[in-house]
Amino acid sequence: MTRILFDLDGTLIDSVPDIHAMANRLLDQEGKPTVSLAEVRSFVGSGAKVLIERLRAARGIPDSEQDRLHQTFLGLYTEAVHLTQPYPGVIDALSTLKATGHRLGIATNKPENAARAVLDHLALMPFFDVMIGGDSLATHKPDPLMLTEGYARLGDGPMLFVGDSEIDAAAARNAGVPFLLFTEGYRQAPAETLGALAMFSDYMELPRLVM
Ligand SMILES: O=C(O)COP(=O)(O)O
Ligand SMILES: [Mg+2]
Repeated sequence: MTRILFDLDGTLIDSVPDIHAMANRLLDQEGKPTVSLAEVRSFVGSGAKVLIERLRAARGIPDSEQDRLHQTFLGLYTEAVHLTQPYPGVIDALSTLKATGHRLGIATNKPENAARAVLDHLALMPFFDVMIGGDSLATHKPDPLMLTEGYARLGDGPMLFVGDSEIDAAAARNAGVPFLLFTEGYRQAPAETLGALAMFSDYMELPRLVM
């Protein structure tokens, strides 16, 4: 049976509408103009700290405000669940994989609390035996530690990493793990450049790619 780790934002769930709402709530509190959904989508992938750095750069907020805004955002992040949906077919695909005996986990750069909050809200948590967030370990993706630790916690067997972005592709490469690319997430580079073993745009295709 295969050990499958999944990225979260842009892979299993379309979470940018909630992240966008929280980013704009933060900018509003700071008296700054809001940002577009597309801008926020391009800021997601490397965790909350980098998201805030990119948000500050977009709105000319100085470095000295980083820690305060990052902490405020972490407080808002666990509420970022109401507009988020799994991508079509995710629940069926996870059910099929789990029923087949594969072991599933999450390796997301999202802070662990925020990831748990959204997975609980969507009733997705029971599918996963492992949850590693961007702040759970000493490093996060593209460093391979989240993946090597995640697979160790899932036991034995072949490994697969499923993600949507350049960061995920790099983490898989750094960990020496085959990578499946979901093409409908927040990637910015052309899909063909990411070195994926296979790519898919519809979750109906995923179980077949694993078996
Ligand atoms: O929170 C982020 O920036 C990205 O999260 P992800 O690793 O689940 O895509
Ligand atoms: Mg992602």
